[in-house]
Amino acid sequence: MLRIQNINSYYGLAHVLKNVSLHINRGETVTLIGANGAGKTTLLRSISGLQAIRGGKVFLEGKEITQVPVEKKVRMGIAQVPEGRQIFWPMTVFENLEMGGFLVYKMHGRRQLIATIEEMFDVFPVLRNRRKQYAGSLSGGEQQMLAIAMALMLRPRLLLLDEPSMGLAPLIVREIFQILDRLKKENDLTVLLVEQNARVALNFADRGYVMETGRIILEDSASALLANQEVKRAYLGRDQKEIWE
Ligand SMILES: Nc1ncnc2c1ncn2[C@@H]1O[C@H](COP(=O)(O)OP(=O)(O)OP(=O)(O)O)[C@@H](O)[C@H]1O
Repeated sequence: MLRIQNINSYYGLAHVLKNVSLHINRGETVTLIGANGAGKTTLLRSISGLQAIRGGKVFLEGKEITQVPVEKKVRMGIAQVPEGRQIFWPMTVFENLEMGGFLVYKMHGRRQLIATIEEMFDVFPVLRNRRKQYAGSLSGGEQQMLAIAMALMLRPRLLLLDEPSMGLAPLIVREIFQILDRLKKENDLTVLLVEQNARVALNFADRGYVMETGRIILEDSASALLANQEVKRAYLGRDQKEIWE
């Protein structure tokens, strides 16, 4: 579904992505793991169009999208849930979902927008209960659910998820991944997941890539990466254990 060939990206003179190549098959969940600063977020942003690519190509279902602008990529079915739950704090849950569904409104009108928001409330019932509450007053887990729901308003085919577990308690992380798992199965969703918590990510994903200082250094099935001694040593610390065991 998605193929990236030798892409490079820079912040000023800093060369942050170095000839990165990867692919994601339709319906697959692929994770990118790696230390802080490895370039994982930059890679997601390069795919969604928020970060400029210099050199290399990106294809979505065989069609080159390397320089396609963000809004068009969104229309093509790519949605990103940004790191740090970038929701609108001074707006209510409902208003945030309206913002997330701006394109739904533009293309299909208000009725469809409301119907889609109701669907999101079915997926995340806690958001229905909090629909009139300001987003800034939600718990961390609820904010993450809202951020995911905003991206899902666009009915993406490819969901780019950046650090959904960040700062959340293990039980909440588990709940969010259970919901994502159900969504994936019900909606034929393809997912590219960036996670610091490699254990969570590899338990959720089918395949994974390991990034180090802007390069992909390893690629394998999630189960093989979980069993890989190097990966265990570098990324599967004891502190990540309790969520899944
Ligand atoms: N806006 C920016 N301007 C300059 N340098 C940046 C910017 N954003 C990220 N970088 C640098 O680019 C490199 C890759 O950052 P990136 O955020 O992609 O890594 P990451 O693997 O996602 O790490 P993290 O888990 O900390 O987000 C790092 O060295 C980072 O300091």
